[in-house]
Amino acid sequence: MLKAVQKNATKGDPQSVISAIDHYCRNKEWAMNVGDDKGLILDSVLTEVNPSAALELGTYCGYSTVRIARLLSPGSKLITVEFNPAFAAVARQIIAYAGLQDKVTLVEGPSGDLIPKLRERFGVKSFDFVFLDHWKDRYLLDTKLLEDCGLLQKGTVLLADNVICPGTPEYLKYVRSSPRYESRYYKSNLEYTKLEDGLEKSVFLG
Ligand SMILES: O=C(NC/C=C/[C@H]1O[C@@H](n2ccc(=O)cc2)[C@H](O)[C@@H]1O)c1cc([N+](=O)[O-])cc(O)c1O
Ligand SMILES: [Mg+2]
Repeated sequence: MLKAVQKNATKGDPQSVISAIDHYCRNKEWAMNVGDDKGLILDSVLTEVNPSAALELGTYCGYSTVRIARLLSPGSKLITVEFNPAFAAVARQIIAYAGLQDKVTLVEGPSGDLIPKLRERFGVKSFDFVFLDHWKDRYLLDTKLLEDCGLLQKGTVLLADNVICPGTPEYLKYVRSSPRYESRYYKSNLEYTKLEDGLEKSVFLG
């Protein structure tokens, strides 16, 4: 994937990095990026929220990191959490190739350990936007952790990938039944396939 970016994308041009990855994953080797179909929904929710402090759980190779960071207003920041050092190393290079390294802080480690440290380490008061795309059995745990750490504020938008495929049933049940969230489903398809998948957008009501 990284080679495809270096070969086919233009340095400093995030859109060309996104297109190079999508082309590679559609034609050469599938990979678990949010992809271009769900990516358009991510773009529109992001543009609507226009966050100054954004969090991504699950960097993987940095595809959605680039999609998010390219739409941030000047001075806004994205913190992205990655557990696997090999993925983090690739993501750093892809983020840098897109020229977005100044907007992105990639933190390596398990989300459960890092979330409670984000305030003291990065001076984050709270997040306006959270993109959940890491281990599906961590979505609910980490959402509750973000609540408990006071990192969500009234109006914070959580956007969760893969709520249908592979699926995050407990998370969905929670955000759809809790009085603290206003939740809605954006139907789409699993990246680079015709299978159904979708994004769940949940607004924290405080
Ligand atoms: O399993 C999926 N995603 C798991 C992602 C996990 C990523 O999150 C990181 N992480 C970061 C911090 C942690 O604490 C834990 C993991 C892991 O190191 C990995 O980089 C998935 C699967 C399919 N699929 O079709 O099968 C489609 C998708 O869109 C998916 O997202
Ligand atoms: Mg995903």
